[in-house]
Parts: sequence; C-alpha cells; structure tokens
Amino acid sequence: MQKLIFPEHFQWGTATASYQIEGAWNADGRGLSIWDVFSHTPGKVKNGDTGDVACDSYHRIDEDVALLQKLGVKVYRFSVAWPRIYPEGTGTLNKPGLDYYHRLVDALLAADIEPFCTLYHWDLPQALQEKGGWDNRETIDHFVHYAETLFQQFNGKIKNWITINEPWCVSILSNYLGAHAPGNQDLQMALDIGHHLLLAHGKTVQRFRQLNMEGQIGIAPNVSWNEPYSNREEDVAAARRMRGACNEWFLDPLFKGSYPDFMVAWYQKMGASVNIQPEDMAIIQQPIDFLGINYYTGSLVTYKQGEGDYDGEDVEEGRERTDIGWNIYPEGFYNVLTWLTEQYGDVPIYITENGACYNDEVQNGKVADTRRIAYLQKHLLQLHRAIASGVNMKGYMTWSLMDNFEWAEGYSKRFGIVHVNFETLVRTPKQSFEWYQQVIAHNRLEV
Ligand SMILES: N#[N+]C[C@@H]1[C@@H](O)[C@H](O)[C@@H](O)[C@@H]2O[C@H]12
Repeated sequence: MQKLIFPEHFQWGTATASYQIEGAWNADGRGLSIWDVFSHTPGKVKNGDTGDVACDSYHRIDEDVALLQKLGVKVYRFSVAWPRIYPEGTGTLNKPGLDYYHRLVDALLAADIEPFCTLYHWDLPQALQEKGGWDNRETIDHFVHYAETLFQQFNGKIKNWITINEPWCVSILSNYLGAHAPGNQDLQMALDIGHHLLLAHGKTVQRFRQLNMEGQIGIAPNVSWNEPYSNREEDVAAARRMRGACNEWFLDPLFKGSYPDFMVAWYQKMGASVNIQPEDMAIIQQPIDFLGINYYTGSLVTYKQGEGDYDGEDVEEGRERTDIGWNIYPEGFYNVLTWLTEQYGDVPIYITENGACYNDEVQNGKVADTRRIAYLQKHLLQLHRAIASGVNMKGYMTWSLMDNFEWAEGYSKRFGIVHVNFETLVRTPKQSFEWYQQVIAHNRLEV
C-alpha cells in the first residue's frame, strides 16, 4: 500500500449550490429564479422534479454544518441565490435572504470551516430573464451590484469568492442546446451570453479590487479532456474543437485577452460570432487570484462529418461509466491540469468540483458506494501526479456534500458522499464519506 502525501496546508473541501440543496423556493421574500420557472414547466426536468424543497438546507444549517465538521473539511463551497438577495434582481434588498447567508457563514466560521462562495451558480432572478437575462448587457451591471452588496456584507467573513460557475453550461448548454434553464436554442445568443458572463466576471473582479476586499477571487469553468483517436489530422482537429468549446473558449479570454481563432472560425462557419465592444477583452482579462476547475470526464474523439456541433464523435473504448453515463477518464484530470499550466502559466488552481454519480441506496443503514470511492481514488491519484509535476494546486472540493437536485435529471442522479432520502430528508453519510474523512484527516491518499 503506497501512501501519497498531499502538500501541507492543502485545502480539502466539498461543494454544493443554492438551487440544488436549499429548497424554501418561496420563503422569506425569495424571488423567482429561472430554475423555478424551468422546473415548474412540464417536460423540462425528469419526473417533474423541482427545487421547491430539494434538501431543505435552508432550514438545516446546523445539521449540514455538523456533517461538514464531522467530515473534517477545511473549506466548504456553496453558492448564494441571487433572488434571495434581490428578488427582482436589483432594487429592493431582501434582508431575510441576506440573514440566511449570515447564519450559514457564521456557523461555518464557528466550525473553523472556510466559506468558499460562488456568486452565480445558475439561479438568475426571473425578473431579469424577462428583460433578456444574460443576453441583455444590462444584466452585467445588475450582477456587479449584487456582488458588491455581498462583498460589503461579508468582507472579512468570506475570503474566497467565485464569480461564475461553469460559463459553458450557462451559455451553450442553457441557451444553445436548451437542456438547462431558460432553455433557449440559439447559438448567437449563447455566444453573446458567454461573452456577457465573462464581462460580468471581469467587472466584478475590478469592483472587488476597488473595494480593497480581504481575500481572493476567481472563476470556476468546467473543463473537459478530449484526445484524438488517431494522429490523423481530422481526428486531431476534431478533438481540439471539442476541447476548445469548453476550455479555450473561456480560458483564452480570461488569460490571453482574446477568443481562440480556431473556434471563432468554426462558430463563423456555424453562422455565429461574438459581438465584442472595444474595452471588453481588457475587462475580461482582469488578473484573478485563482482558477477553479470542475472536472468530471473526458474522451477519445474521432472525426465524423456532421456529428454534433464540432464534427467529432466520442469513441467507445469500453471504459467504465458512472450512473449518469459519463466516461471514467482519470488520466484526463492529470492531462488537463498540466495542459492548463502549460497554456496559461502558474495560476493557483482549486478543484472546485470533481465527483461521480452513483445511485447506491441505503441498506441496513449504510450506503456501500464503493464505485464512488474507486472514482475518487483514481482521480486523486492523478491530482497527486499533477502536483508532483509542478501544477500549483491549492485545494480539492468533491462534488457533492450530499445528493441533491441534479438539474434536468432532477433527483434521479446522486452525486453526494451523503445520501439524502428525498421523502424524509434524512441524511446518511455514505462509505465514501468515511473514506474521504480519512483522506482529509491524514492529508494522504492510500493506493
Ligand atoms: N452534472 N453534474 C454534476 C455537477 C452539477 O451538479 C453542478 O451543479 C455543476 O456545477 C457541474 O455539472 C456538474
């Protein structure tokens, strides 16, 4: 048995998001979000599930923080629901909503757990959506105003801020593929939304600096690792497009101040281009303190004309898949992290999400989710490899603390290391919780 030791002060954590766990969808002045509207629309979410109750974490701060304390995490990533703070997106501040987050943050700090706060994890106020949402550039300034409110309210208490979670999901998945709220299917709109998200990020970082805030700020894109099935030029190009749509499309503007030419050309072939105003790219390229990375899966890609949006097809290699159907591709974790460092330099990185969907149920009071342990072990091994090869890795937050509302999949897909019975809301730590507890306690991985 080999013991792989992680760096001293490596920050172990776990992550959730407001709409996925809080419930209390219409409590204490909370306004409607686009996910309330989307999940209440028949046919949009599996089994007609909604986030109306979710894990009821809004009413269970002490119970959930006790779980985090038992787990022994150093950091806990959560998100703030914008419609709890500004029910209309702007205008009147909703104090009860703000008070909820003060209670949560105070409980975390009392438990010696660092809050890691995501400002936007997809629950846009519906009132803003009705004015165009992220497709309307005015939403950028409403976002900065919302962020500034939280900066002023929590300065010194929250010292780790993430502006936007997964801009690819908010733009392409939600406004071109239409699978997530608000469900548009318009590529030009999706590219403009992606650009506005990056602008909102950049302007928020500028405000954070102007307010001389304590702490650090970053962004959390999802990344994918897609390699060519062969060294045929068309396979190499197809894999590059599949990676580029997720990775370079957002990372190049953030770190290089421009969109990747090969993807700009590809989208132009698809009839779309980004509407950039003169100052935009300089705003987007604001220096950040860290990069959050969400990694789940990867694939080998072969060229197939007309397949998907990038003339690329995932090759079936017979790899094991999780219960949401994703390839288990741990070496992609190492590859994407070393690629990031080669491409964008020595930026401090937190893994803000990594985990697996397995739908194991409670049997005799236990959940033997050994496949999740195997997934986490394989990925932490690759993470350790990346650290050993010089990647500036600061911490790791597994997705997720508990089973929760998995967007369009509703409650049918479980990512938690704590099982949630969605009838009774009883939380049951899984075998993976106990395994991760030992990794954290000893700051090491046994392989
Ligand atoms: N699907 N899936 C799991 C997980 C989702 O639950 C998170 O909210 C997203 O940030 C990201 O997509 C990853």
